This record gives sequence, C-alpha cells and structure tokens, in this order.
Amino acid sequence: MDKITTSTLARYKRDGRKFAALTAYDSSFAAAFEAADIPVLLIGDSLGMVLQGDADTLKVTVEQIAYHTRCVAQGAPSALVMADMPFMSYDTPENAYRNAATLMRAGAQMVKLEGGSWLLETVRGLTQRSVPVCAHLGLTPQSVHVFGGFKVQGKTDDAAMAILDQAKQLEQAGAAMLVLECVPAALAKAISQALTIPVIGIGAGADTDGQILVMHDLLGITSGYIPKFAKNYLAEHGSIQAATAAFADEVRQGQFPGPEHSF
Ligand SMILES: Nc1nc(=O)c2c([nH]1)NC[C@@H]1CN(c3ccc(C(=O)N[C@@H](CCC(=O)O)C(=O)O)cc3)CN21
Ligand SMILES: CC(C)C(=O)C(=O)O
Ligand SMILES: [Mg+2]
Repeated sequence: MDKITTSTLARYKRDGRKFAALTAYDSSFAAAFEAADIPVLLIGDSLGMVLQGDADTLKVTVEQIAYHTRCVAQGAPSALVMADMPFMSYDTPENAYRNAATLMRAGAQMVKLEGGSWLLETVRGLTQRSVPVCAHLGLTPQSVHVFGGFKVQGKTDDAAMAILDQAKQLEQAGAAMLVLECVPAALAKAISQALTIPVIGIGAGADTDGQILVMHDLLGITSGYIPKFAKNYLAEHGSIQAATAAFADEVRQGQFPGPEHSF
C-alpha cells in the first residue's frame, strides 16, 4: 500500500470509492489491518472502554493515546494513523496545540476532536500549525453525561439542521475529515453530499464516504452491551485476517452497513 494521506481519501471521495477504517491500539493488529487494506487506523479513546474496562471514555489521558499511537504507527507504516484527543485535552486552543503535538510526535498523521461550533478556532489554529484535523459530530462519547447516555443524535429537524450547519462550519475552518456517529442515515447522507471532505460514519447508515468500527466489535469480543451498528465478522469468516478483509470488502461494495445496523 502507498502511504495513505488526507489527499488519498479526498480522491477516494471524488471517485466515489468507499473505504473502511478500524480502531487499532497495538502494532500486531495494526499490521494485520494494514495487510487487509484498511487505509485508516484510529487510536480511539474507546480504549478506555475496550482495553481498560471503564463505562465511558473520560479517564483516558494524552499519554495513553500517545503510547498506543506509537504502537500502531510501528505496525502500520502505510495507513493513515489518526489519534483521538482525549476528554479536556483541547479545552482551549493552546492546550489543543500542545497535546496535538504530543500525539503527532508519537506517530499520528491526524488528530480527531469531538465537537462543533465551539471548536472552530481550535480547528483553524491546528490546521494553520500543520496538524490535520478530523472533526467528530453526532454522538460524541465524551459528552455522554450531557446527553444522558449513548443516544442517537440529530433525530429532530432542528437537531439535524444544527449538525449539518456545524459540519459545514468545521469544513470551512479547515477540518480535513469528519466522523459522524449515531445519526439518522438520511442526515448522514445529506452531510456527506454537502461536504467536499470525506465523511466516515459509525451508526450513520450506508451513504457516508467511509465506515469505521471499533475492532473489538468486528471480532465479536465486546463485553457488555453491543451497539446496534456493530457487526461480528469473525463469526462468519473464521480468522481475524479474513474477517478484516471481509469488512473492508463489504464497505467498498456498499454492503455494510445494512438497514439493521443503521438508525
Ligand atoms: N465497543 C465499543 N464500540 C463502540 O462503537 C464504541 C465504544 N466501544 N466505546 C466508545 C464509543 C461509545 N460508543 C457507543 C456506545 C453505545 C452506543 C449505544 O448503545 N447506542 C444505542 C443507541 C440507542 C438509541 O437509539 O438512542 C444502540 O442501540 O446502538 C452507541 C455508541 C461508540 N464507541
Ligand atoms: C468510535 C470511534 C469513531 C472513536 O472515536 C473511538 O473509537 O474512540
Ligand atoms: Mg473516540
């Protein structure tokens, strides 16, 4: 695989070529995912839940994400390595710059931040300072205690309009990619069509430019409640390599997610 960059993904979008992404936290899985042609690997703050066993993502630190980013970057030299900025690590633009630098030095090529209008100056400032930014809207898990649970967002017309509007503002501010989590499929389709930058969905229907899953959900080893959008590919495909390749293929073909995985 040639090195994947934000320009590669922008070209995929222009060409109408859908792509898969996975979370990864260590070099061995990262290498396996890269070998299965997964172009984007996210060191997600979901690691607080799937690695550390917490009920939310809020305890995760910049140092922990940096450590796992180093591990993933070692295993996947060609994938686009994207690191989540943890809860409160980007509460001010200055803190965002400092903490993003730590993650970029650990091996990330892009950082992801949860939020909309309040982040515009931070997104502009990071981009001007040479840090590519992926925005994240919809169900932003760091806001779980504001939302009162992991709940689908953008269900009313007003809420949907607010998310679409913020997506446009974030693109205008320089965001190079957008993750949309747990929103109605029709809203995700409208946002993907309204933006030039690639939109990656999770629980956002089949009409985004890319799809991402937490790797544990793909392998069916998530403990506790399994989100509706998760699909266990290991059960059907017998090996981690085959499961990952099947996920990548189903995304490219537009077969995943089906209506049973969408809101
Ligand atoms: N294993 C795992 N998979 C994930 O996708 C994931 C994590 N962990 N941890 C971090 C966040 C938290 N996420 C979650 C967690 C739960 C739901 C969930 O229970 N959603 C309900 C929606 C309920 C409604 O209709 O409002 C669902 O039925 O899927 C969604 C996203 C996504 N991320
Ligand atoms: C679910 C994805 C988008 C994420 O942010 C994470 O894994 O932390
Ligand atoms: Mg995250």
